[in-house]
Amino acid sequence: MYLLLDQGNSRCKYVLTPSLGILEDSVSGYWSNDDFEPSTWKRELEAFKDKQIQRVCVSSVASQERKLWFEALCQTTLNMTPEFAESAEVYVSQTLRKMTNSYDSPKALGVDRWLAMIAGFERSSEGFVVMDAGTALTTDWVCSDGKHRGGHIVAGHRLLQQSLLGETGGIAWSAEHDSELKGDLFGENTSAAVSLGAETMLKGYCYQVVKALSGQGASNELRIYVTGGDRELISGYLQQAIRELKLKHEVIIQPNLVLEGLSHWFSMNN
Ligand SMILES: Nc1ncnc2c1ncn2[C@@H]1O[C@H](COP(=O)(O)OP(=O)(O)O)[C@@H](O)[C@H]1O
Ligand SMILES: CC(C)(COP(=O)(O)O)[C@@H](O)C(=O)NCCC(=O)O
Ligand SMILES: [K+]
Repeated sequence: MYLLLDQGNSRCKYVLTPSLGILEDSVSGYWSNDDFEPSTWKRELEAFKDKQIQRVCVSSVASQERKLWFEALCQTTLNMTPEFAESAEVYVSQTLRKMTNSYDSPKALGVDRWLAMIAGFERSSEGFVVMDAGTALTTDWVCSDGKHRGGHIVAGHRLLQQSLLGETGGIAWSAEHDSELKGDLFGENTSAAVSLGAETMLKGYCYQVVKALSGQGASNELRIYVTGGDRELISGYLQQAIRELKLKHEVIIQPNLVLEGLSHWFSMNN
């Protein structure tokens, strides 16, 4: 069995798969990484002990220090050395098409973004966009010739709200008065003002992305792959924008694009 791990800032997602490449017959799950808790990681890894793991393949956006910690944990619990994927200049697909990274320093592109793009590239022979609605909301555009045209990194739904609660004293204090969200379009208490504000920002962001892509000569029938914990929310905003702008883009929701890309990456790069 191959154990594939997507270590994000909020959660660690995994799949157990008998083979690399297209994920079939795989078992998936996740654990929380909100307040990094070493004992949780130890317990979760120990649960894979009897699964006959032959390789541990990892996408991690954590610090180098945390990666070394994980490597040591993997060695003590599973007696395995994990293999970390890295963003590269080029990815050659299963059908030998090439996708190129737009960054001058290719490794600086978040590996989760690179892997989600790989999943999109393997799924589509046309140009496409990938949005990963996790802790951060990232958007990446890849043209039909396989060229990555760059992307965005914005705060995700929960981070937008947490940053306000964390960075101001007044908002956190006022929010303590709220037992429920009150308001529809505009908040009638602090919690609702922050939450509806975050939703409006993301809705506006989605609208602008869809609009900007049309102005940039991208096809009017682009596939937009959406993954990450807030994929349903973001997909709804994208679909609304597509309707309002009378475009024909197709929104495709996929729960595990990063893990899918990870599976392709290790299949093509040993
Ligand atoms: N049970 C949950 N735990 C954590 N985040 C959740 C949960 N359900 C939905 N979310 C949303 O999903 C986002 C995290 O998505 P995820 O793809 O796991 O992120 P990351 O890859 O950054 O760890 C959070 O910012 C939050 O808005
Ligand atoms: C933008 C990210 C923090 C997203 O992380 P996530 O929301 O998946 O936890 C990650 O892709 C990252 O650390 N990127 C490095 C910077 C870059 O991609 O340019
Ligand atoms: K993300």
